[in-house]
Amino acid sequence: MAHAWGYAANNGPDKWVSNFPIADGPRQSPIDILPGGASYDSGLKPLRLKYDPSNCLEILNNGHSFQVTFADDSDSSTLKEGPISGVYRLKQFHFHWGASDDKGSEHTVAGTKYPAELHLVHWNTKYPSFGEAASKPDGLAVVGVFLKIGDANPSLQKVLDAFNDIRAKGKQTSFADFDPSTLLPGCLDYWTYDGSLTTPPLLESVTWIVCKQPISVSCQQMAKFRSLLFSAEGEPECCMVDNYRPPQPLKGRPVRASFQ
Ligand SMILES: NS(=O)(=O)c1ccc2c(c1)[C@H]1CCC[C@H]1[C@@H](c1ccc(O)cc1Cl)N2
Ligand SMILES: [Zn+2]
Repeated sequence: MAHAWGYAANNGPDKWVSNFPIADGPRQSPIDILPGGASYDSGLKPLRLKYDPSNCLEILNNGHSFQVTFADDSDSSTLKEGPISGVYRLKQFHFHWGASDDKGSEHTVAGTKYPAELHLVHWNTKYPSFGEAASKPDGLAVVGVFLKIGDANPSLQKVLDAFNDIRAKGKQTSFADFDPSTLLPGCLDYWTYDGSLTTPPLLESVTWIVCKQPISVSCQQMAKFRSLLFSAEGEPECCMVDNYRPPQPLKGRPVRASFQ
């Protein structure tokens, strides 16, 4: 593919396999979660999330989404227990969303699409760095949280208020003292399965942990997501919307539930 990957007709999810053959691999993400097909596992522990707001560094428009990046040189912002063993450090969080409220999430639940999905990306500290971990089958753990249209979300608004400085691809600005646990739902029941990054390089290194309970987002807040651009300054403006990969074949993988 002469041009970089994206979400347009000429470089979107259906075209990724030409440069990233793993797109047709055995453990690709996202998936359509069928609650009736998930098996309750009483051995699954509650998620143990500890985040330090002082680790929050900056917010960046990377041309595919926007991400909030965290200092990951210590164990002060971590994910433990749940379906994983060991200590995983928070690296960044980002979102995927649609051009309208009827689509946007990557995972779906019995075919239901949410308007957006939050991904909190953690890497296994048994490896020396995120980059090393990203290529290992147990290297990453991503917590996914659905966004559902409802009341305005005050915690999310703090993130959206930074958007004026990162409207175009490549723009970044400092973003300090943000506690990502304020973006988590009250109930941390989850589904878990072995999967991959949902964007190129589509590495099959992710333990997915998808929360059953969504968080709220208002229509006006969704409109703010859609004010970002895929394009860089000086390029023809292209709104950042529909930056989601559709569900991929389960290929026999078990999906476990932490709840009955
Ligand atoms: N949707 S997702 O949660 O499955 C997800 C999670 C983490 C990452 C990705 C997608 C992609 C997004 C752009 C880069 C790539 C990856 C990465 C970043 C920097 C690197 O040096 C290497 C890699 Cl692999 N980070
Ligand atoms: Zn993601």
